Amino acid sequence: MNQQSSVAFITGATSGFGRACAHRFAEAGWALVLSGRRQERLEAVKSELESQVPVHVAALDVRDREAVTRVVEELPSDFKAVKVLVNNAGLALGAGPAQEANLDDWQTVIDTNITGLVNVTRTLLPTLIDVGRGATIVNVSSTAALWPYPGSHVYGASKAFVNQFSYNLRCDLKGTGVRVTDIAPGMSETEFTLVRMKGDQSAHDKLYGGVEPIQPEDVAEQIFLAATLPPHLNINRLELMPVCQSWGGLSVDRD
Ligand SMILES: NC(=O)C1=CN([C@@H]2O[C@H](COP(=O)(O)OP(=O)(O)OC[C@H]3O[C@@H](n4cnc5c(N)ncnc54)[C@H](OP(=O)(O)O)[C@@H]3O)[C@@H](O)[C@H]2O)C=CC1
Ligand SMILES: O=CCS(=O)(=O)O
Repeated sequence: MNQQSSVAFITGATSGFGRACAHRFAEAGWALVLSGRRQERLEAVKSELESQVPVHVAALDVRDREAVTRVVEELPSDFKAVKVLVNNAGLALGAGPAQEANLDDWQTVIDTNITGLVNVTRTLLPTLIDVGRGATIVNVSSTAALWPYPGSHVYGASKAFVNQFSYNLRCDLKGTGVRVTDIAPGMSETEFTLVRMKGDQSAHDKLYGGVEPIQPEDVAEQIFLAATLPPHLNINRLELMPVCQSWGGLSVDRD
C-alpha cells in the first residue's frame, strides 16, 4: 500500500499518555487519528496540533465493536494508511481487595482494557499489514501485568492479557513486517488515579506527592522510539519505572 505512510492512530488521546503521544508524533510531522470518548477534549487536542500536522478526531468508545469498525471504515482518505497504532485507552477502577470489588467495575475494566484493545487491533490489522514493513502496534500494558500487588486483581490481569496478546500477535505477524511492542510503565502521573478512585483528588495527590513519577511525555517518548526504530528491529517489551519505584518483597500472613 503506502510505504511512505506516516499516520498514527492513537486511542485514549484525550488525556495522559495518549495526549502526550499525539504531541510527540505531531512534533515529528505525523498525521494523527485521535480517539477517545470525550469529544470536547478531542477538539482541544486537535486545536493544539492542527497547525502543525493533519489531525482527524473520532469520538469513540473502544468497547463498541461496531463503532470501531465505523470509525476505521470512515477514515478520510489521507488518514486511511495507518502505520502506527497506539493501543493506549484503558483504566483501572477501585484499589481495594478483590472481595470488596464492584463486579460492574471489573466488567468495565475487562471490556475496556481487553475487549476494546482487541476490537481496535483486529479492525486495523489489515491496514497495518498492507502498510507492511515499519508498521507498528504499541500496546500499553503496565508493570501491573508483571508484578502483583494488593488491589490490582482484574486491572493487573487485564494488562497481563495485553502483554501476552502482544507476544502472540508477533508470532502471527511474522513475515508481514508489522512489529508489536508491549510497553509496561509503572507509576505515572496522569488522570489514571483520579479515574481509578472515582474523582478523589486527595488519592491522586497522596499517590504522587513527594515522589518523582513518570510523566506522560516520558512514556510518549518511548512509544515514539519503538514506532520509529529502523524497520528490521522490534522492541518486544519495554518495562519502565521511575527511579523512586521498586519492589516491596513477598508478604506473609503470620499467626
Ligand atoms: N498512569 C499510570 O500509572 C499507568 C497507566 N497505564 C495505562 O496507560 C493507559 C493510559 O492511561 P493514562 O494516560 O495513565 O490515564 P488517563 O486516565 O489520563 O487516560 C486514559 C485514556 O483512556 C481513554 N479511555 C478510557 N476508557 C475508554 C473507552 N472505553 N474508550 C475509549 N477511550 C477510553 C480516556 O479517554 P476518554 O475518557 O475521553 O474516553 C483517556 O484518554 C491506560 O491503558 C492505563 O491502564 C499503564 C501503566 C501505568
Ligand atoms: O498501570 C498502572 C500502574 S499501577 O497503578 O498499577 O502501579
